[in-house]
Amino acid sequence: MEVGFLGLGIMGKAMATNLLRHGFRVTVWNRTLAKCQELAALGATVGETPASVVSKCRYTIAMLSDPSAALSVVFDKDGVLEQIGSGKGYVDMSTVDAATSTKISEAVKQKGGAFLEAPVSGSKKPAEDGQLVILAAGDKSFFLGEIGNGAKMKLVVNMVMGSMMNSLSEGLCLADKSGLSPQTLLDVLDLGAIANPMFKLKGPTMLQGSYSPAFPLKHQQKDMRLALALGDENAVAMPVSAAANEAFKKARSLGLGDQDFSAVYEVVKGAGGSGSGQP
Ligand SMILES: NC(=O)C1=CN([C@@H]2O[C@H](COP(=O)(O)OP(=O)(O)OC[C@H]3O[C@@H](n4cnc5c(N)ncnc54)[C@H](OP(=O)(O)O)[C@@H]3O)[C@@H](O)[C@H]2O)C=CC1
Ligand SMILES: O=CC(=O)O
Repeated sequence: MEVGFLGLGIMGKAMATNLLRHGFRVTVWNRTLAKCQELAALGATVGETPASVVSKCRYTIAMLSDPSAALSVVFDKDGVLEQIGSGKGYVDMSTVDAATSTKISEAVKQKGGAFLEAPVSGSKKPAEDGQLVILAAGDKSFFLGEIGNGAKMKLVVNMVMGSMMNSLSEGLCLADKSGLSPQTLLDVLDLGAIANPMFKLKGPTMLQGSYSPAFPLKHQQKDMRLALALGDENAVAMPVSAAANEAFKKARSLGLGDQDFSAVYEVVKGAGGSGSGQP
């Protein structure tokens, strides 16, 4: 079966590679077309536009940075909507808000196509290993119900994750400044009730000041922003998340947006980086 894949960033590249590895024929498209070459070398066909990919494939998957990218790939000229229709499915796995997902779903369905929102929990390594947790909702889905619920669940999860990352950063600083070994803190955390894969994976690299991006900080801040907007809509007070969002915003302003989201540790340490801070 021919599967289309739109968006070959950190996640999309790993996911499309896995499809190829598992015997699917894959047609890829990326806004920066040069990024398709690596997938072409693995056997993918390159489509010139999102529309041309959809015209060729029964199912097309998208993994794009944020709501504006997800909308642009569907609604702009040469976009998904020009070719989607009966017998074709579109699966958007980007992390967006429920309104974006609903808008795309309605447009796809109006043209006779099927739509699934399917944001993922995991990161670069789980994507490479085929171990992502998929939060699916939409046509023929029995998981989260109506369109929008997948997006909302993903935002709630990432809101918790962003707050935890700030809390870990503060803990590492506090340990250090109060004469304790931050590495020992990581070891102690890993033995107790709040042990978790994220602390275990990111803690040691944070102590090395190494922030090679698995999940870019600009995307974590986008998710905090969208989760806080969901909190506004539902009158849910989220002071911890709001404070965490401020730290991610500060990190972006210091040019850390393209680093891994664990680089928020630099802000908590009071060090910071340099650069434009543009997403
Ligand atoms: N990295 C992670 O750990 C995880 C990320 N996510 C979510 O997955 C999504 C992708 O993340 P990730 O792969 O890390 O991000 P990257 O920044 O590595 O990739 C973003 C992709 O979106 C494309 N893009 C951006 N703007 C536009 C636009 N206006 N039109 C068309 N394409 C556009 C980029 O194209 P170009 O190459 O041309 O810039 C690129 O292919 C995000 O929503 C993120 O929140 C979810 C779980 C984990
Ligand atoms: O969205 C990010 C993740 O790690 O999950």
